[in-house]
Amino acid sequence: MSTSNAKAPAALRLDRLRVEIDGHALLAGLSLDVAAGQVVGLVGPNGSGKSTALRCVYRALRPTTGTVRLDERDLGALPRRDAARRVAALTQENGSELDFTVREVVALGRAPHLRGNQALSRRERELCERAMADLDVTHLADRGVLTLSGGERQRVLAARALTQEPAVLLLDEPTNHLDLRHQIELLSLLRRTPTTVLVVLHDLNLAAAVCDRIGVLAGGRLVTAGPPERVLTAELVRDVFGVTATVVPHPLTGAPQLLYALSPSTPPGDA
Ligand SMILES: Nc1ncnc2c1ncn2[C@@H]1O[C@H](COP(=O)(O)OP(=O)(O)OP(=O)(O)O)[C@@H](O)[C@H]1O
Repeated sequence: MSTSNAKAPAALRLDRLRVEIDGHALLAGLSLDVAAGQVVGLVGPNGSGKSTALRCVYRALRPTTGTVRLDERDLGALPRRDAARRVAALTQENGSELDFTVREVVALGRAPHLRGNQALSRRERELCERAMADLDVTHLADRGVLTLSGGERQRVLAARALTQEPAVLLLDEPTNHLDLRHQIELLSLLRRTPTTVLVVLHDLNLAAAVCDRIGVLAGGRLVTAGPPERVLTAELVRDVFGVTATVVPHPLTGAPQLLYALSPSTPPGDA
């Protein structure tokens, strides 16, 4: 979002994160650096630990061992309110059962910055309006969030996260429910937003388009991390996802793009 008063992005470091539940390791020593202002993607098969990693960063989960560092400071040791100001998360858990209006939900992004019943300043109100415009939800401002479609609601929650002006923005499958145009617009916005971004994506082509670096998880471990063109190879996709892909450079941007073919169907009678 193009606001001159945005908070400075922070460097994020996941340092040897291990998460064990009932003796089972969900994360088995995950280390990953996200430089200030970078967009880093986390990809990997279902159950590989991507959401668990994000949950450790937004403190829904305390790692069994290891630390999350924000500008070298242990995030787990920060007062909860300070952490809430600096880290915003758009996750699959962002439920809002209350029938607030869209404008009210977006304004909630400022809550960690306010004291008590303090009203929003003019700058903060403008910030909310700009976030709603950026996410194309201005026309929904007075609607109750419970009446929205899945994609509209996802865009409202993204606007709320941006309104927070976080130093680090975490997103878990943010393109879920979004139509093609809004997927592209949201990811373009992430690139322009002056914050550090760690984003879980299933679509490897979108990850290649938006990310400075990509970390690949499998079985709670980092398989590799680096720029998309180095990480997203046919071998990696075969080894980690068990899928045959052809990798071609995007004709305009040069970013790797993966082409897939469905398995040939068995002709009737050959089964
Ligand atoms: N509270 C829990 N208790 C036990 N197992 C859990 C718990 N939370 C997550 N898991 C398991 O940990 C593993 C990692 O889950 P996680 O949600 O991090 O995967 P993911 O990579 O985000 O998957 P997906 O792509 O399906 O969203 C999965 O096998 C999941 O079933």
